[in-house]
Amino acid sequence: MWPFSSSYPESRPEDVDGRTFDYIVVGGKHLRSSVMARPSRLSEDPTVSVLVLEKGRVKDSWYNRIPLLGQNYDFPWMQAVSRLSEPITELSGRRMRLWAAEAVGGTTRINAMLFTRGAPGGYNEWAQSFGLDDWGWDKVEPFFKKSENAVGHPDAAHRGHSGPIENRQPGPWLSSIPYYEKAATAVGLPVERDLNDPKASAQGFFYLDQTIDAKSRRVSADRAWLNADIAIERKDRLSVCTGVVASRLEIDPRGKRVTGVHVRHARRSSADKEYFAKARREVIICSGTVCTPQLLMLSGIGPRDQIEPRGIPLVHELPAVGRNLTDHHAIPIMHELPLKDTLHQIETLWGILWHLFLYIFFGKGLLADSTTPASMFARTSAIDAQSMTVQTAAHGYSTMDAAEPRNIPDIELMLIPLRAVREMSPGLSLSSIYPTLVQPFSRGSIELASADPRQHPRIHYQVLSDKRDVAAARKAARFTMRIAEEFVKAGYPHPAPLTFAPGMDLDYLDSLFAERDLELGSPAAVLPDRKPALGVPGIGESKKPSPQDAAAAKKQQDAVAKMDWRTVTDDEIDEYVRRVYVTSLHFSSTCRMSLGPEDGVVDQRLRVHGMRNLRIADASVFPKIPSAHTMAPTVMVAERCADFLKSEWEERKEK
Ligand SMILES: Cc1cc2nc3c(=O)[nH]c(=O)nc-3n(C[C@H](O)[C@H](O)[C@H](O)COP(=O)(O)OP(=O)(O)OC[C@H]3O[C@@H](n4cnc5c(N)ncnc54)[C@H](O)[C@@H]3O)c2cc1C
Repeated sequence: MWPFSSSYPESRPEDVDGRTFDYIVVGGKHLRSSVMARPSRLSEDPTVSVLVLEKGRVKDSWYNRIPLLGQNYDFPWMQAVSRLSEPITELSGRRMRLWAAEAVGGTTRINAMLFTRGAPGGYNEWAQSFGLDDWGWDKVEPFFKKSENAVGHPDAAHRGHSGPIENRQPGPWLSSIPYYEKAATAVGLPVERDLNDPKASAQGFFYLDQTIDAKSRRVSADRAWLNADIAIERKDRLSVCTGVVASRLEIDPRGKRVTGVHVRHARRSSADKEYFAKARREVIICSGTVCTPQLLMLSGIGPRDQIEPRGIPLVHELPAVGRNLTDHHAIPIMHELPLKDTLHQIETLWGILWHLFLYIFFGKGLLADSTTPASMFARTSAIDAQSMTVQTAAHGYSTMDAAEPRNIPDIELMLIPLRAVREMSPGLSLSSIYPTLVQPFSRGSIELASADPRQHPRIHYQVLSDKRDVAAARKAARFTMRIAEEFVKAGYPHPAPLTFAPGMDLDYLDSLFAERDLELGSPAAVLPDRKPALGVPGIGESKKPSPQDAAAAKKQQDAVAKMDWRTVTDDEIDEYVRRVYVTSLHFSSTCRMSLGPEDGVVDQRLRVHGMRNLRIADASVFPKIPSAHTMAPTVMVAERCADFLKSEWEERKEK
């Protein structure tokens, strides 16, 4: 039993060089895991062998498993990487910093563990608007169920109860959360417990499921599908080769067949040798939204103008590789609450000791929870512009039926009881209402920066380049400010002034970023530098104000008065958004699914258009980003891919 379990059988590139495997899986974790974890599936055939190639390592640590601490992705031992985008014109040249994990288990090793499927209408839209009739809600729901064990909803027939991803709702532990619930109700949002219920309202206040087990430990994809027990049990037919980068696919250009994968050490070594593993049946790429199109282009699959200028032979022209980069974008809006109602309490010595005690002895408290216990979802077209309230019917139809594509929520207000952006933390105890555009129209792209597989590709990250996103951001910001007002009106027993919101003193805001590079994109982690107060004493602090503090406080009060949803102007919102807009780290769709090769990369069975034995199973294949956190939809895609593989190869055997 962990931490005393036997060590994980990780292979080195030398161990797999020249060997042949039935399936080679590059990166990711879900597919390879669902392929291997079910003896009743592919590995029913004892002769089936699988090679997993992964840039990162296993390195499963106790720290990583503690739900809240494991979200501190910028700690050096977390195996996280960040990639900077190109400068973004709409954000005055700022760059976005995109985080991901390079580890067995991928980004589920560091994420916030929120397990959300997204409104059924989103998948019905894939079927109806994109013609992907194999991906409507009725087709994808069984795979969501298959993947999970929804401990938090034991009697729900619409949930899965025997899958490997265990999820539950541990908290909420903070006394502020019920006041957000009341605020949501005041603007017309119903309160629901299960966002993953297809019959739940399209718009509402929801407590969120989190991938946490009965012992209050993070359930990452590797723990669910590819843990040490499984890896040891199957080590004769499963090789997990870590610390390697797949540098290119070997393709027989006539047959458009992948015959194997070239790999190198992920960190450049003095002997920079290339190794080669052969694929007998299929290669499945699960390298994520940024690295999957990179690997395709390095292998000569993609747009001609990306490949040939890098000296790479064009093997298969596919213009959509790397296009359609989509993400969820957030506007951090924060109010100041007492320390006891924010996660900042664990930044104090007593706070962390108390919560360690609760966690170790009872499996409870803030450490046993995600940063985001609850969220509100809404559709901006259903929010009345004057009153900022949600209309449950519009133009003669219900806006609450989640199966209807026209009702897909386009904003999510995440409740994150701490600073949403590290720089915006001048010693205050802050709680964020984090309005996020979850159906943006702006699209970016991934391009090759060089032929070196270890170099990050170029990320053209787009925000607000489509006017509909600008309109949605304005409404989302106003609506959030209205929620903050209702929070106070709901009887919250302390002052809760808006501190960071449109209408605020922009000089003050700029001063917080003054010493930083023109980049932003590190949404909150939990235990970083808590800066000394910048003249404005936080509510949770007993510091006696100096004359300078008093002057700053007066200035702040005047600014607070301007932060009113009724009077704030569009220009003020735009200026604020330009400064603080940030990624929610749900990037996707760079190899999206489509009926034909003109506007997409994979077909409905996740096969790369025009290639015979190459599939993709990660967040890059979403034809359109779901209005959900993207882990559960990615898991669903991987489950489907494993199912396609098994059924197709069984059919072939029968013939
Ligand atoms: C900080 C953070 C918090 C998040 N919180 C949530 C949340 O709470 N809920 C949610 O639903 N979603 C969340 N997400 C998003 C979610 O985790 C991702 O959408 C999801 O994990 C994407 O899965 P993927 O398989 O596409 O890619 P990844 O999980 O990124 O996996 C890609 C894997 O491929 C490997 N790889 C890449 N290139 C190569 C190569 N050439 N050779 C070998 N290996 C390679 C990488 O090392 C990595 O392990 C969060 C993301 C971040 C960054």
